[in-house]
Amino acid sequence: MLPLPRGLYAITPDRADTDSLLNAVRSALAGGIGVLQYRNKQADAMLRRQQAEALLALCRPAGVPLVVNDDLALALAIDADGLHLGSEDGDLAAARAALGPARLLGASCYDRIELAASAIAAGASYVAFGAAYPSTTKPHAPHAPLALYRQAAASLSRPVVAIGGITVSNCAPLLAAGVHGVAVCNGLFDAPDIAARAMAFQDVTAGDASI
Ligand SMILES: Cc1ncc(COP(=O)(O)OP(=O)(O)O)c(N)n1
Ligand SMILES: Cc1nc(C(=O)O)sc1CCOP(=O)(O)O
Ligand SMILES: [Mg+2]
Repeated sequence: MLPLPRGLYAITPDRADTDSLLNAVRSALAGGIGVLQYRNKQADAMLRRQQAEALLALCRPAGVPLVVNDDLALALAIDADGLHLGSEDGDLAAARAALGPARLLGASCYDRIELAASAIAAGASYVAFGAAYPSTTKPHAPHAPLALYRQAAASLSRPVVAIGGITVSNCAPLLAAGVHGVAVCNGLFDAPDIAARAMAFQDVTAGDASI
């Protein structure tokens, strides 16, 4: 199974302008990211296919795995490196069967550690908990307290990812709690200098021995 790279797990913002999206991701790749997730909750299927293919063409030569959010068929159609599913996005075991044993399969567990064991048993290669902090991208996400990350990192057999409202200045406690990576959207892509912001995240995550 493809191991989840350490460091910054970047999540794309919803952008209808594909050139703008690609330029932002080029900058993030230049600064250094461990994983890219293509997430677009507003685009239609055609635009999502176009954007996902274009992002894969950037990520693959850079050696950065591309994870598709929500859409198993799209992940398979473009030969993405992985898929991320939330509780409403389809069956994890069926997704693992379709993806094969190697690709990344992420599962959202929100603020509920009891979801993680069944997700891992179904084939998840990592589990994500959130929101760690208030998120402008997902304002209604439940809050996942620091103690949950500590418990998850100490007890689960797969990498734990934190998500939600994460910035360079607030991610250290999550890393110290033992998370494998931090998933970030606006904290990265809202930066005036995305490459510099990615480098700053990598410096913080690289500086933490626990990941
Ligand atoms: C790494 C990571 N963690 C959590 C999520 C959230 O997934 P989900 O609950 O399905 O919500 P949407 O992102 O689909 O709105 C994620 N996408 N990535
Ligand atoms: C997509 C997503 N899922 C969350 C969860 O808690 O499951 S929080 C979130 C938003 C992440 O974006 P930002 O880094 O801008 O807060
Ligand atoms: Mg989803």
